[in-house]
Amino acid sequence: MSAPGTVAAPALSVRGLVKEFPAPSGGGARFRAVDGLDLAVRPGSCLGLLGPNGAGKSTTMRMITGLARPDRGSIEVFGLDVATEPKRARAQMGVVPQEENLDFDLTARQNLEITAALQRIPRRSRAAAIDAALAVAQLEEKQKVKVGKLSGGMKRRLLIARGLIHSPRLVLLDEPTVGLDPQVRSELWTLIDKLRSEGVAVLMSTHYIEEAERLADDVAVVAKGRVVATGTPAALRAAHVGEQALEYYGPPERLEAVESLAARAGAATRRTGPAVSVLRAEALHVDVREEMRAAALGAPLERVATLEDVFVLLTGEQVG
Ligand SMILES: Nc1ncnc2c1ncn2[C@@H]1O[C@H](COP(=O)(O)OP(=O)(O)OP(=O)(O)O)[C@@H](O)[C@H]1O
Repeated sequence: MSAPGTVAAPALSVRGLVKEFPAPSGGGARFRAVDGLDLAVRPGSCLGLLGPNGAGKSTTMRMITGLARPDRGSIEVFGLDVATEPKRARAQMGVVPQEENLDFDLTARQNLEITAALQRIPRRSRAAAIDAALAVAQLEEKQKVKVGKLSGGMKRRLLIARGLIHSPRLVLLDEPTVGLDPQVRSELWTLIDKLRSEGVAVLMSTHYIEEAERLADDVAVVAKGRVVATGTPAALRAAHVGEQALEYYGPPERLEAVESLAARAGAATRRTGPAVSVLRAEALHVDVREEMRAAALGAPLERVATLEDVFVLLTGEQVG
């Protein structure tokens, strides 16, 4: 709790973050995987870091958790500078990595016992901390099962339990549901949503639009190492793609004709597989709609504009 009249520090504040690597072309050249990235996570909220593969999300996560050192920029967790106060800053953070780096020969509980010791949780409160983490992850009944025998979804829940063992106020989730089937994914969404409703701040990287849309209060769209847009999903839609999209189907030359009519009318378009979508269609003059219909030789499908439209428009990438 902050004192009356004071402004609470953001759960996470990232400013001007830069990370360079040797360029794949070699010859001593370097490229910027993260290129002046800014982020802010409000206490108790979930920020979704949404970007295509290679956008720099994992590298950013690694710098926040101290696994990689930034070339430039600052990272503060509840006002604590990660560079100058790494221990205190890290104590506020729970980290849930993408890869399953659990010990498969030990039970779920034994894995958590190791983490509790590493996190220096006092011996007398370890059992209670482990019980609480198992309860959040709904793994009480599986605590004596060897990790190698758990399903993919259970392993992922155990990773989350492990990240929560020291009751952090900020949790970092790197692609929390990648590779899981839809039912398991939705179980994890319920778990993450519960965390947030209990006041834990969450930074979650994902390349699943639906995941960002369902869980994130704010979304930061990342492309080529930079945040290209940030806001609530609704604000991002309003700012970039409007309310309605018209989807035209037809042979390539017809779609190109629709695209040039849209360009002339100042409307953005995106390709969706075999179709072209004209965005912010609610603003199109009725005559332009008629010309497009004639060019496409048929009526379009009318649909609501989505966060996926924003993502494709801003990153130039199809949804993976
Ligand atoms: N240690 C490294 N050495 C060289 N290049 C790296 C290293 N780590 C990441 N990169 C490169 O930096 C860029 C950003 O990678 P990063 O993994 O951060 O992206 P991402 O958005 O997390 O994508 P993904 O979802 O595929 O993990 C990529 O081009 C990647 O190949």
